[in-house]
Formats: sequence, C-alpha cells, structure tokens
Amino acid sequence: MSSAKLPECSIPIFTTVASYREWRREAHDAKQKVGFVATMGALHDGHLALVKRSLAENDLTVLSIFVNPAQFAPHEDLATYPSTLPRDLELLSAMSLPVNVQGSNGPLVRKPSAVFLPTVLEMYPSGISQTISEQKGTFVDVKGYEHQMEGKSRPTFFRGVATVVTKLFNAIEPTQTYFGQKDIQQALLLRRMTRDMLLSHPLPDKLHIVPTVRDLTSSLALSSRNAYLTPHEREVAAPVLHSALQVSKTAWQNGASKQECIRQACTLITDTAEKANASGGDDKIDIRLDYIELNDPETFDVLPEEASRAQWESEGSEGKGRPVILSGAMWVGRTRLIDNIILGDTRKLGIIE
Ligand SMILES: Nc1ncnc2c1ncn2[C@@H]1O[C@H](COP(=O)(O)OP(=O)(O)OP(=O)(O)O)[C@@H](O)[C@H]1O
Ligand SMILES: CC(C)(CO)[C@@H](O)C(=O)[O-]
Ligand code: BAL
Repeated sequence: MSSAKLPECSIPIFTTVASYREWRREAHDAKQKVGFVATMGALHDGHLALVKRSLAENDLTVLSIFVNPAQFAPHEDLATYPSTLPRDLELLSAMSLPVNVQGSNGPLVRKPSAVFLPTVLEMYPSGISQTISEQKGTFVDVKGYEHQMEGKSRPTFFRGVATVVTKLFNAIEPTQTYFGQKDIQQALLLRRMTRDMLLSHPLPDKLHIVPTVRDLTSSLALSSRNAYLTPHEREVAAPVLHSALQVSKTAWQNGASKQECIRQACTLITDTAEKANASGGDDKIDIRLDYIELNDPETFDVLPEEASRAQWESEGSEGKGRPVILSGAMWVGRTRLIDNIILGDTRKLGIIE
C-alpha cells in the first residue's frame, strides 16, 4: 500500500497490482461502481475535469499516474517528461464533489478514492525497451487506424498506448473510464480496442470522452507538456494552433473544400512563424507546423481534397452525416502541441459537455 518514500497523502496510494486488487475486490463485493482516469501525472485542470466527471458518475474514483516508456519513441522526451507528484497528490486530495444520491439524506461528498502509482517493472514484468525491435513480451498493436494523424508523426505511439491501457484496464477493472478530447484519436482508438478485445472492464460504451479544457484567455489546450513553453512562447506562439483550427472550421462551415480549409489554417501558422522567426534576440521563436488535417472519425482516413461540408454531410455520401475531426500538431521550440475541433455533432462521437 503506501510506501515511506511517497509524499503524504490522504488518498490511499497503491504501487502494486496485488495491493490494488485487494482494495478492488472490496469495491466489487460492495457492488460499487469504479470510475478510472489514466494519466501520466503533472496534473492540470484538463485532468481534473476527467476526475470530476468520474466523481459525479461513480461511487469510487481511481486515478493512475504512470509515465509509459513504450509510447515514447527513443528520440522523444521520456527523460524530461514533467513530474510534479507532491502537487498532483495535493490537487487530488483537495478535490470533492457533492452529489445527490437516491435514498440518502442530503448530498454525499465524493473524493478521489485511490491513486495507482506503479513502477515500470510492475507494468512491464518482462522489461521494456523504447526500441520496438528490442522489445520482449506481449504488446497490443493497433492495425489500420494508426497510420494517420498522430500515428503518422508518431508511428510507435498507439502500440505503446494500447499496450499500457490494456494493462491498466486489467489491473484497475474500471466500470467506467474517462479520456480527454484533446487526444481524440487516442480516445476513439481505445474505445475501439475495448470492442476488438472483448473487454468487459470497461465496456466500450463506458469509455467516455470529455471536452478539451482550455486556457480561459488564449484558448490554448491545457497539456502537461505546456510546462516546456517559455512565457513568451506560451503567449505569442502556442495559441496560434487553436486559432488556425478555428479559421479552418469557419471555412468548412462556409462551404470551402477541405484543401482550402487546410490552406487557410497553414497560412495563419506560417505567417505567425515568419514573424516569430524574424524577431531577433531572445524574442525569436521557432514554430514548425507538423500537420493540419481533416479525418473521418470511423476510419481515420483523410477526407478527399475536394470534400466539402455539404458533400460530406449528405445522406448518400461517404461521411453519411458523420462528424469530421479537424486536428493539427505544431512545434513551438522544443514543445510539440496538438489540438482538434469536431466539425458536426460531437454527441455522435460520445463527447458530452
Ligand atoms: N486539456 C485537456 N482537456 C481534457 N482532457 C485532457 C486535457 N489534457 C489532457 N487530457 C486528458 O488527460 C488524460 C491524461 O493525459 P496526459 O497525462 O497525457 O496529459 P496531457 O496533458 O495530455 O499530457 P501531454 O502534454 O503529454 O500530452 C488523457 O485522457 C488526456 O486526453
Ligand atoms: C492514456 C495514457 C495515460 C497512456 O499512457 C496517456 O497516453 C495519456 O495520458 O494520454
Ligand atoms: N496525452 C498523450 C500522451 C503522449 O503524448 O505521450
């Protein structure tokens, strides 16, 4: 259970699967619903929105903190990934949500019930290398849906995510689980994984997607990696990704083709990049666009260049009224940012405000 090296915390912390399972058995015997939020720590209000949803909809809420080596390519930022464990535990301990439960006198106050904080060895008993050709053991591969959007830029990412989330689901046995829209491809692929792998904890329709929480003034999507940004990068450069997606959204709504929507977004980013690069000295910022794309949320295929809203939404068309994922990724200095907007009815993807 709690280990001496861990910060003080009023919430039980489990570092092994075996100790967590004892706790889980009691919840099972008491027929209590367990909500689960998977994180890599360095918590912010985006994570806390997922926890709040879980508190509102479950008797018990478990959050995991595990920086998963398998989803980082060897050249990526595993070694520097932000870690703020004492603060994370403080934030969680301070959370409480009054809920009205049938049959009880007055509202019940729910707080996070447990934190799962495993070691790398606990999660990868056969060891783990970030280089796929050196890996040994059992992995979960996502085929056919991982070659676009994030998977195109990070080809080993979804294998690492699907593998660790399978392990987490097996260990935690969540009744319901909550993922963020910020990582929309991840959330949709994991829902598909629960179907493909016939999982019961959670069932596919118990994997919920929570809208992206943004900075109130700049609309920058909150993200643990935003900690890498300098104040100047955060103010001047980072918000342009969301602005570019908004420009594309407006063009789409006004009937422009996909090609034109992307062109307008790219122009905004390249103009900002030119200005930021041109300013000399400490004010110079290196902005590099990775991609802006429009994808089908079912297949993840890119939309045809000529696709337009009217064509995509018509009954006989390929999209048959499905929403579209408008997403992008951009580097600001050493920080890779991602963001997305759903064009169409978010409820069709199970994203509930
Ligand atoms: N701004 C946000 N709004 C809603 N959910 C979020 C937000 N940021 C992260 N999440 C969700 O929180 C969960 C844990 O994410 P993670 O710990 O990787 O944080 P992160 O901020 O996404 O980190 P990173 O900077 O590495 O992308 C994921 O389901 C993710 O989609
Ligand atoms: C789902 C996840 C916790 C798996 O490591 C991670 O990819 C994340 O935090 O989004
Ligand atoms: N939130 C996604 C985790 C990652 O980029 O590794």
